[in-house]
Amino acid sequence: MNTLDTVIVANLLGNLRQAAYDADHAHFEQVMAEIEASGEGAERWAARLLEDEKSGLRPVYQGYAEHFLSVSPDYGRFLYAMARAGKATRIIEFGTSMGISTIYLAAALRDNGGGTLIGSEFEPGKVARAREHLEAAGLADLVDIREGDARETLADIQGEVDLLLLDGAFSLYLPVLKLVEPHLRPGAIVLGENAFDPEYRAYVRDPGSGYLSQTLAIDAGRGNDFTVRIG
Ligand SMILES: C[S@@+](CC[C@H](N)C(=O)[O-])C[C@H]1O[C@@H](n2cnc3c(N)ncnc32)[C@H](O)[C@@H]1O
Repeated sequence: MNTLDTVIVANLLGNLRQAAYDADHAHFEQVMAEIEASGEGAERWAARLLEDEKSGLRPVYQGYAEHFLSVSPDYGRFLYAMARAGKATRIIEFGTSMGISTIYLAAALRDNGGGTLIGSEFEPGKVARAREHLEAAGLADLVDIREGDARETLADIQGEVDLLLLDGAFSLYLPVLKLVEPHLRPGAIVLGENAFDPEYRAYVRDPGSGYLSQTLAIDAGRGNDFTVRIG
């Protein structure tokens, strides 16, 4: 059984992809042009975004209120496969946006026999749209999208966590990981999409940290990280 390949979910994801392209492509082209013109590379661009976030997180993301900023189809299918491989029934998502990554992960929960995904998003308009999309996918019963700052909304998650997706503000990957860490079961998977923060990367790569971590080749250059809890 693969819920991703049902007509309803496949068509919805196709429509959302198009909507994401329409909303985001001009912005992404501008970012790519800036990176190329500066000659600094994506790492330097990410370092600047990290600095911007530190001087005012909300304004940065309010500026993206109409943008999807979603995972690629390849990465989405990877999310689905990871959640299936880990037989996940409890998933946490930092950064839900319009719910595209959420659909991939909730589809895996459905095919694993059920479970719960707790999502987090601080833009109210995005929360409403993500809920609509999960409803349209027939997956809303598996998802609890919490509106507000993840540092507060994910403070109460109870129980074990099988998979954590970090895809929110770049500068908060480490604080959010530390919030969820006590709940990660041995073998839990932590995926950092755009894990550019050197402090986060140093933490999960420290041999004494209780994690094994490496860079992923999917969407190379986007700072994608795979980490597994071993301690
Ligand atoms: C890259 S997008 C997420 C994309 C989504 N995972 C997908 O693939 O469809 C990041 C989102 O995180 C949200 N965000 C950033 N920092 C947050 C925080 N501290 N708490 C809740 N949401 C946050 C932003 O508003 C933005 O919508």
